[in-house]
Formats: sequence, structure tokens, C-alpha cells
Amino acid sequence: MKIVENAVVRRDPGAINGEVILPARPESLAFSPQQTALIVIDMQNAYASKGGYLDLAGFDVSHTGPVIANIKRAIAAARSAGIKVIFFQNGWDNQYVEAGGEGSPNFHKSNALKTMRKRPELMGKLLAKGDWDYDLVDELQPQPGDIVLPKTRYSGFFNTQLDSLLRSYGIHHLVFTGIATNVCVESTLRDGFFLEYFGVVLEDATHQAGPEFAQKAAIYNIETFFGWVSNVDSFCNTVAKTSEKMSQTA
Ligand SMILES: NC(=O)N/C=C\C(=O)O
Repeated sequence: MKIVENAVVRRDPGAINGEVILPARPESLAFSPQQTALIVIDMQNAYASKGGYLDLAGFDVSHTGPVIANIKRAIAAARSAGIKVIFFQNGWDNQYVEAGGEGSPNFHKSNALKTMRKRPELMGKLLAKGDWDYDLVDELQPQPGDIVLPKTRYSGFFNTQLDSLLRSYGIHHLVFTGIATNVCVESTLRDGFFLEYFGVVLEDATHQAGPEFAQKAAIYNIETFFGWVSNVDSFCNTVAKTSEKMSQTA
């Protein structure tokens, strides 16, 4: 489906000062950079690197390079426009207490935990705090002023400070990047929808866990039911207008 540039969704039709308009599907989205966060979901070696959890569990991570490069561009553009950047890191303590025991569906469904039960030599390594697998990839490192939030389940809203931090900064628009589109990105965007956040995903800054149809289905769900879909070029071009204004007034 093509990006429609003429229809614009506004949260507050009375407050158009300082907003920018991001071309998106199914409609463009108006937002103020000060009330927007760029969310970077789980760009850890576990999800984006060869030898990380997804790779060891049999998922294809061979196409994550361009996604990392695109997220890097989106982060730079966001920082220049004064958009808050929030990184998530998914995982648990190295004894997996935070993963939950048999009383948790996570214990039974997590492919990281299943992989480690099959290959006990990996215990204490996959998604374990303090290990390379848990670390953010070298290319995407937080800077002062960014926020880094740990999470132990797929949704970034569940048992984290995300909601209260966003409310404290007056943020209600969320721009999503990261891995995996069909798991943690979609889970977080969906929970945000229920909490009245406007979520837009930059599709070329995301990658699925699983076959390509999983990416298509997640993007379809977001575009049709939960939010909006755009891309990194559109985001960078849109927020560059704010950066220009900021440098003129500085
Ligand atoms: N970050 C994610 O989307 N994670 C997906 C699967 C997992 O963590 O097992």
C-alpha cells in the first residue's frame, strides 16, 4: 500500500505550532518532536548478530546489517531534532530467576530458554545480563540524555518504567525501530495503543524473527489496526526540518 500524503492524523487539531508531518500509511501523522520518542527495541547481539541467541536458535539474522545502519540514521536524526531516544534491552539475570519458572508461559515459550535446555553449555549466556549476547550491538550505543530500559518480557510497557517516563516528559507519539517486528516491536506498540500512545513503525528499521511473512503480517496489523507505518528516509527528512529551525534559533 502506498503512503498517502494528503490525509493527516492529528492528536490535537488545535495545536499545530511546532509540529511536523511524517508521511506514513494509512495516513500521514502530525507530531511535535518534543512530544515524541524514538524507541529502539532490543538491538542486542542476541537479535542482530551472528552467534547471538536468534541465530543459535535457528532464525535468519543475515539481513540485519541494513536494519542496524537505518536505525543508526534514525537515532542521529532524532537526537538532532531533540527527540528522546529510548533503548530497550531484553533479558534476565544469569540465573534466569527473572525469566520465571514453570509457572510462567515465558518458561515454556521463550526460544532462548528452550535452546539452552537443549544445549546446556549455553546456560548463563543467552540473554543473560553481563554477557555479550545481552549487550547492545556496537553500532548502536546510547549517549548521555538517552534512556536505556531493561525488560524481561516482550512488551516494553510490561513491568518497566516506560509509561511513567513518557508521561513525565509529556510524550505521546512513539516511533518504533528494532528487532523483532512481530514480537517485541509489535507487543510494545500494541500495549502503547491501549495506553493511548500513537505508534508509528519505521519498517526498514525493523526485522522479523521468522519467515518474511511474519514481517508482512506484523506491518499489516500495525497499519490496519494499531498504528502507522513509515520509513527511515521519511522520518529523517521530516525531523530535519526541526533540526534546521533549532540551528537557526540557536
Ligand atoms: N526482541 C524480540 O522481539 N524478541 C523476540 C523473541 C524472544 O525474545 O525470544
